[in-house]
Amino acid sequence: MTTTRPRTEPVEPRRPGQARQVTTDSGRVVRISGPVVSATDLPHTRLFDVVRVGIEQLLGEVIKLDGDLVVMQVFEDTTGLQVGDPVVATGEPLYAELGPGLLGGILDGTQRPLTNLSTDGNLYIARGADPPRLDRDQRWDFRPVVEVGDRVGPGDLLGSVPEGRAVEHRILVPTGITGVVTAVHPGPATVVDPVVDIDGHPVAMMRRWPLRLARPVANRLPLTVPLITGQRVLDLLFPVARGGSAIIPGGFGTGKTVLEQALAKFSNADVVVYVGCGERGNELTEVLEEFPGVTDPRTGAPLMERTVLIANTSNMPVAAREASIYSGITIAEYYRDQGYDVAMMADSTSRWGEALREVSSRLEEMPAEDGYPAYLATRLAGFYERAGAVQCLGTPERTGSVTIVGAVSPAGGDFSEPITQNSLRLAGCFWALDTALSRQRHFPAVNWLRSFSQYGLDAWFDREIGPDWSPLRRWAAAALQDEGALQEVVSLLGVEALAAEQRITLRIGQALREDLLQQSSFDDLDASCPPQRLLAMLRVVHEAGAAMRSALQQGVAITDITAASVLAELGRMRRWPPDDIDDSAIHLTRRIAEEMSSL
Ligand SMILES: Nc1ncnc2c1ncn2[C@@H]1O[C@H](COP(=O)(O)OP(=O)(O)OP(=O)(O)O)[C@@H](O)[C@H]1O
Repeated sequence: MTTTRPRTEPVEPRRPGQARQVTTDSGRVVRISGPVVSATDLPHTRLFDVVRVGIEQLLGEVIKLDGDLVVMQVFEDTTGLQVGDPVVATGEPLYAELGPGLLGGILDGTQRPLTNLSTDGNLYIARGADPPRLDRDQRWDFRPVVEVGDRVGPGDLLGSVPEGRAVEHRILVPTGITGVVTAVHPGPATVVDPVVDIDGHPVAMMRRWPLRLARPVANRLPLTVPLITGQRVLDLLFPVARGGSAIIPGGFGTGKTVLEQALAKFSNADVVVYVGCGERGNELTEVLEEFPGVTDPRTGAPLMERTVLIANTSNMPVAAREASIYSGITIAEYYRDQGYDVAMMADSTSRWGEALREVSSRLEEMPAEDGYPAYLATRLAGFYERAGAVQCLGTPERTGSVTIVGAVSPAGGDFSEPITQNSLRLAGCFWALDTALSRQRHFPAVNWLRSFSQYGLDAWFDREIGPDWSPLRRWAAAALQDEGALQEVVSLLGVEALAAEQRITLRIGQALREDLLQQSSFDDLDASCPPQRLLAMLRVVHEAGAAMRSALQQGVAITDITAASVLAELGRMRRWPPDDIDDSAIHLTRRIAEEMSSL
């Protein structure tokens, strides 16, 4: 066994174009304004260096250099901090520790493991605590795929360890290392033990990566495959691509959190990173209590085995909230690089924006729209641009993706505010939640007339699910649009003002809304709907429309057609037994046709 310190971190430059050079500095606090603290006597400190502030060594990060003054945001509560207290700069930016053991983790915004769940529903971590981000004691069974003499470069697969039942954790050559394998150490190892030597240098499983830097890839790929969400309204009308991004704007209580959680549970991602950002402690406690008991519908293993939870509740310091989405996206990219499809949920990006606003105002920066800093749009872009489908670096060839779904909570449901507007420009899907729909208990309250998807995924659905997917999708979208227009007439003049043909359109619209788009997240059988089932349901509604029109042509009275009792059966499509979808659909279609022709 070698005694050389294992190479646990990438040897990539500290910042692009600069050689790594770590200099620690010690200074003194001169000003404290909430989470923003200024210090002097830190001559070697650079922007985004990590600092430890005060006697309790609170974790912080340099965000501004102003002459001799070094301004930092502190990720922990600064109560009790005094002018004159010591500040130590570490000379390094904020890093994520990446390696086996991330999945199943419950972390704070700076990736510190959170284990204390208090009785009042809040999460705590001791101030100044600086535990290792990855467990240093747990041993993982390293299974190498390289042999001595192999030549390897960045991103090449060295071996893997089983991480839970759902994911094989692939250990890759760190960025910046190219050489020949000179030793291989199979078997149990901690994340810092050497598992392979490259040119005589030990390489461990753990990597460190600066949070604010996107991880490198070989190529970005076009977005052609959907992330199946299991939510009918989304998969049918506004599908998101794997590697794409979506935002869920919605007023208070419109169902953002329930939808984000449904996506975390049921979307067909390999790995889920869920960032609870600035939400109420009890909402996150629900997640923390519920997720460990949920079974992953794809693997049968506990959902947590493919999930990382990052929690920054509203009672936690705002600066850590700002860091939390970078911790989340860095972990997401790390699994993407292994060849996995990762979904990252951020709930809510508005709270993240508010953290930016608070820090900016304490820096006394010139406020832009609604008090947000002028760099809000750039920061949001920097986040959403880290979504993508990619060809990963290294061999064997593999692809991976990170899909981002960000909830937005505009005050008063006003979508014209800056976070919604800036996010709208960046995201490929806009899933607008509607207060009126949520009041009517129509869930998910996605407004089908205001929402959109920019991803062209029809070809995939037609090929993989059924060739009639895209024609039926267009038919449903048009029918909903037509029904919306007719509803306006009805609200002014009453239903009798409509022609019989239009009243059929109204009835079809109702079936689409109530029997197809509505889906309760709390109904075990219906919480998630595979696309095959969705297509079967859609075909039945389409056929029901055709049967109604043909009855009308036969001279049946419109009131008899729309009141036909068999139409109530459409509401029971969501109860079809999962292994009997096709037969149930054929049976119901036949019954509707028979009843309509017997009228
Ligand atoms: N898909 C759904 N199925 C069934 N009920 C739902 C669904 N979505 C939302 N609800 C109902 O709406 C309530 C509010 O949802 P949720 O907490 O997700 O709203 P929110 O938009 O996140 O609220 P806030 O603005 O407080 O963050 C839920 O408690 C639930 O009763």
